[in-house]
Amino acid sequence: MPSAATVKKEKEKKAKGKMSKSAFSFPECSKLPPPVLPFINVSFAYSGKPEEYLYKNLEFGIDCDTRVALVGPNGAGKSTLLKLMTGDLTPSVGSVTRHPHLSIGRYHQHSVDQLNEELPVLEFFKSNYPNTPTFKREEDEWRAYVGRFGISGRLQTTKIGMLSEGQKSRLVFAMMCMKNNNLLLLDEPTNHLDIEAIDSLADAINRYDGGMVLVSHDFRLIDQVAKEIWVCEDKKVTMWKGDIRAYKAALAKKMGLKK
Ligand SMILES: Nc1ncnc2c1ncn2[C@@H]1O[C@H](COP(=O)(O)OP(=O)(O)OP(=O)(O)O)[C@@H](O)[C@H]1O
Repeated sequence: MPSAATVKKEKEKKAKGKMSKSAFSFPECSKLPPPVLPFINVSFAYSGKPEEYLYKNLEFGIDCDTRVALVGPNGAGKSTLLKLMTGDLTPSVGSVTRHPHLSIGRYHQHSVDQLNEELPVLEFFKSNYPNTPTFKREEDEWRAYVGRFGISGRLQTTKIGMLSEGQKSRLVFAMMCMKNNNLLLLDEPTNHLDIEAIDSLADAINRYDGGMVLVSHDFRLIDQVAKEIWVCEDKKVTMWKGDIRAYKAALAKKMGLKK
């Protein structure tokens, strides 16, 4: 039984609409055998012109064991690489193929546009997922479900348009977790999240059994979830040999901040 102090703490958290660690999970997914998302001799320019290639001759594969953080200078093409993975962009040369059973869960800065700002939170989920087979999705179940993402109490009956950007981000994660995705592509997922929500996200990623590609400037999150660091720079994607802290130190050295 939880102690009185724990119950009090949980109540306080609930009132603030915070997520606690291990609050939510990405649902189980089937592990697809490789190749899941191979890049074969991929070159890409938005204009299609070889002299403007953002990437040249990329060869790598993403699969259900991938836990990668993409780093690199601003404008190097990290978001572009994610769009090539999803098929939003097609290579100028070469191919990116997706396993026929691949289901991708995406988070990016425009993900909140899927939310209907006019609807209160619970109404939005009930209308968006009317026939979810896993459970009946009665009112109480929806309340408990969105509560796990730190949207509790009165927030649940508040119109989505009235919520903060951080609260909307949490709803996007609640939507992502409605699907059994085998790969997560996360583009700056922490921009509007507080530290507790970031830790909760890190914990959920670490318990998830699919693949993940993360673009983030949040080195703390990268440190928690990435097994590999890939550097996007000079039209290439190369694997960094150390951890994210070593990368950060190398960057600082390059910028003359550290000897
Ligand atoms: N739709 C587009 N049409 C033309 N050029 C684009 C388009 N989208 C992005 N770019 C350009 O492509 C380059 C790579 O952009 P991208 O957003 O992929 O970089 P990034 O590494 O994710 O940057 P950041 O770290 O600043 O978010 C940039 O020079 C950007 O201006």
